[in-house]
Amino acid sequence: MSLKITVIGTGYLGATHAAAMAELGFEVLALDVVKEKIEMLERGETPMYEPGLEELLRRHVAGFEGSTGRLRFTQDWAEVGAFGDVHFVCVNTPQKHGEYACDMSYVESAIGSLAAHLTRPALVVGKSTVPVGSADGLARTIAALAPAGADAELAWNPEFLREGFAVQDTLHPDRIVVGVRSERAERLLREVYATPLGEGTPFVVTDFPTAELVKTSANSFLATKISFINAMAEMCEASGGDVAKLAEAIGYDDRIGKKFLRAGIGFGGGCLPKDIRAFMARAGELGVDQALTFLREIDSINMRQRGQMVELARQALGGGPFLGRRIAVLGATFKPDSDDVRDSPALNVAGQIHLQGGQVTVYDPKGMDNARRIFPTLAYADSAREAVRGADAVLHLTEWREFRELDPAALGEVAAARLILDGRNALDPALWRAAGWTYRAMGRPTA
Ligand SMILES: NC(=O)C1=CN([C@@H]2O[C@H](COP(=O)(O)OP(=O)(O)OC[C@H]3O[C@@H](n4cnc5c(N)ncnc54)[C@H](O)[C@@H]3O)[C@@H](O)[C@H]2O)C=CC1
Ligand SMILES: O=C(O)[C@H]1O[C@H](OP(=O)(O)OP(=O)(O)OC[C@H]2O[C@@H](n3ccc(=O)[nH]c3=O)[C@H](O)[C@@H]2O)[C@H](O)[C@@H](O)[C@@H]1O
Repeated sequence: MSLKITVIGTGYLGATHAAAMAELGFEVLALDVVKEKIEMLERGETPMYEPGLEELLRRHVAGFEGSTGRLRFTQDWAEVGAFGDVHFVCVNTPQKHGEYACDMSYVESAIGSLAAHLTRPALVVGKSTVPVGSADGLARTIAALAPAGADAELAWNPEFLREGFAVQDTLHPDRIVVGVRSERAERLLREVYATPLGEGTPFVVTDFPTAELVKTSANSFLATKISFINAMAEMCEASGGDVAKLAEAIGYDDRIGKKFLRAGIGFGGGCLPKDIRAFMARAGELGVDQALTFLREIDSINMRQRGQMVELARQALGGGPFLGRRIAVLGATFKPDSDDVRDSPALNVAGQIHLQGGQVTVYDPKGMDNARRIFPTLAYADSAREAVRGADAVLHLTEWREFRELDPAALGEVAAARLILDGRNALDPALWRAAGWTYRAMGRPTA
């Protein structure tokens, strides 16, 4: 008989994981504490924008033509406990307010609620990103609370999906990492991740702390690559070099690789920034803070990029205050193909200029609702063209395809001045310059 799966927390990670598990053929029951999310998902609507997720959902939620009906939703912990053989915990682990450390309260609450309802043999699988050492404590919570006793146990299975590619990354991961304490846990996870998902995919079996560390070290490495190239951008800026050419040239070395070397306003989102900070905080708690002091520099280079974009805009506008200047901002989300504005560098830059008196108008293909919620005082336009109308400068801050495909000549007709600042090094400078625009980007020569 096929395993029955539950997913706790239906955000970016959990909703995708639940739909993907149904796609693999499992019966899936997903729970969230937010009623509106559950109601949306039951209607086949995703609470967030993620390419391909709605289609996947509707293939498996009952009520849609040809759907398998394998994916259901609930808010009832007892139903979850009675249903699942394997429970994936996908709740949020944000940065604590006013601290670097990770806020574990959502994971602790979810695992506490779940454990109390584990009335039959079950494997609880943590997928949230947590500080090393967390799984050990959570295993003790399960042992203390689960009515099933020793038949309920914990495993840790970190997730590496990228927003914007969540469905693809979940169905075709480049590796699966599991931290386990028993052969049974390993066997169950091998069964979950058997073909087609697991075919040819490296399956790394390890202990709890290594599994937890794999996740935070992977994100730290990615953050380091981005801050490295942004430091090189500053060197290029100071010396007249071109960071895009530099990235291409060093990237031909396989040991370095071309990916994650796009200089610009830096990394944001609900993961990289908070994960490197939580990692530093944990190092401190373990008494080895010096091991990760380099991450402080990675973080500070990253945060500096946002301010440098603001200064680039100021200089390009002739220096002095932004007061009375009209600025169009293209992009609000932390990356393209997502509606996620958590710690978005684009909104941060827009907000800084707004707070310095600039008249900022923002347009984003999918992030407008979320942006309005967290930054209600900015002005918003319904299209790139409307945002650019009458602007003294255009800031390209999230590299949506829609922006790469803009016609610079047509846009030039509505702008007050043809000044484009590319905060993502993603537009074609030659194209914009040919249409009469002054093109500026971080770490690239002026002409
Ligand atoms: N978003 C991403 O691309 C990835 C996220 N992660 C990690 O996955 C975890 C979740 O991240 P997201 O999905 O982005 O967060 P999210 O905030 O989008 O989703 C978390 C969900 O958990 C729910 N929740 C909170 N407490 C709960 C509880 N006690 N019981 C049941 N549900 C509860 C929330 O209502 C929310 O819907 C985090 O640890 C994150 O670091 C890992 C890889 C990728
Ligand atoms: O732990 C997580 O949640 C996830 O965090 C990141 O995924 P994600 O946050 O979706 O986005 P990325 O594609 O990593 O981009 C992060 C930020 O870095 C920026 N970035 C990326 C690449 C680059 O070359 N330059 C650059 O500035 C992006 O614009 C974005 O703001 C990791 O890539 C995932 O593997 C991981 O699972």
